[in-house]
Amino acid sequence: MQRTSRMLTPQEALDIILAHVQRLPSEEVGLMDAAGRVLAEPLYAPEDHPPFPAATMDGYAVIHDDTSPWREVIGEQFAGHVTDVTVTPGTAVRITTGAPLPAGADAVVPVEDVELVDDHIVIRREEVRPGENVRPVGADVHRGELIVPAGTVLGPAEIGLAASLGIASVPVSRRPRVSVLSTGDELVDPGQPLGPGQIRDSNRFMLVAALQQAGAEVVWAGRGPDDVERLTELLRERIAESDVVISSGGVSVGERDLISAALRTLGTVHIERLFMKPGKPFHFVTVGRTLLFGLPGNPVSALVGFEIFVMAALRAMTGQQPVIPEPVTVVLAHPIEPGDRIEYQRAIVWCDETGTLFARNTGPQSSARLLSAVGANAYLIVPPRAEPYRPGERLRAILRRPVHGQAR
Ligand SMILES: Nc1nc2c(c(=O)[nH]1)N[C@H]1C(S)=C(S)[C@@H](COP(=O)(O)OP(=O)(O)OC[C@H]3O[C@@H](n4cnc5c(N)ncnc54)[C@H](O)[C@@H]3O)O[C@H]1N2
Ligand code: MOO
Repeated sequence: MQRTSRMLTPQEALDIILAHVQRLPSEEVGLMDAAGRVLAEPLYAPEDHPPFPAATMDGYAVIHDDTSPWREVIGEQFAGHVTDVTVTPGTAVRITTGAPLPAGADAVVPVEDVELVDDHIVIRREEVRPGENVRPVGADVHRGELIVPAGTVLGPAEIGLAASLGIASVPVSRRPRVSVLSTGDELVDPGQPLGPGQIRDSNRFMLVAALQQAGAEVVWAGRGPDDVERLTELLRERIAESDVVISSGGVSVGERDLISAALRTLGTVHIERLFMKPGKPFHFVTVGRTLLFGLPGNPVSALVGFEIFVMAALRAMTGQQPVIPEPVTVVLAHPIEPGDRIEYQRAIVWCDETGTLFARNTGPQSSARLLSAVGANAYLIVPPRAEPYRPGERLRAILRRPVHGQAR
């Protein structure tokens, strides 16, 4: 069947998809299970940190303007142990890093600046400043301060900070439940012999890996049956159990493209084709709150469709910020021949010593060549135009991975 619907730009498609996303409910998880989860509500500090004035050096707690020529050492204060000694003029208390400053003292002189003679110390410098080598109460974090905004993906720093303030569990968005299926009679799994005309089902493993990395709960729904009624039935089952259903293959214009037919009977079709390469055939359908993405069968087209559109939906669903990563400006390192659609070329972006970002593509950009995505840290956005892009021209790129100081 020939489609007449206009091809949407990637930005138009993102706007439509995001307009149909609903936020997932939140749940409370312990800090040991919080890594990679998206914080559902802002975290505020329930207490001051440090909770007591603490020494930042190993040394002696003293009174800064004490004029005594030497101080008697009247006790020891270690981290975790509090003594009830009070520092008075002419005295000092031995103290370790992190230990609470004893009453009466207002500074810590490091051991390096002190001479210990029997049971007293002589400070080997002119002046001790008030508050020297002491972190006052709340110096790092004030009670009530915003410490982690909602929408943050929790990592080691956020989790460690929460623990330091006595927070034992955090509210996070529920993981998206996502079902994945592949379609195509030609597909066999790796590990099985290839018959004539058969190819391996790479999309299954690629999409499951992408979803695991995105923090989703993934269900492999199997290979779609080659009968439209049974395929519709399988999709209906998965829709009931899932926030998102993703298929690959069968969305182009052939008679065997059953997914299009099944999706049309199941829900509202919002997108069928994109003004984009790879990924021209791309279906976005909703059934109630569930989002369905019919990705193309070509492996690179499926990967790009996933990373640009499905990831945006998953981020919006969990409240992650930013929903759409801001592209960076890059300088082309070689000529590029534009296509007839907005092209997302797999590329390597690197940074020179002045901080300028450069880009080169990863070689042949066929939608079947997954090797073009291996090692690519960016999608280089190449708009169509009559003449080739020249080296030194500027384009925009979406980063998928960190940028290094040289092309790798
Ligand atoms: N007459 C036209 N033909 C095609 C058009 C078009 O506009 N007019 N669009 C082309 C574009 S662009 C793409 S992209 C593909 C996508 O087509 P489908 O989504 O229908 O995908 P299939 O035909 O099922 O498969 C395409 C290709 O990918 C291989 N494949 C499928 N599933 C998997 C999998 N799970 N793992 C690995 N490889 C897979 C399949 O064997 C085919 O080689 O359509 C163009 N055609
Ligand atoms: O758009 Mo297709 O995804 O070129 O190969």
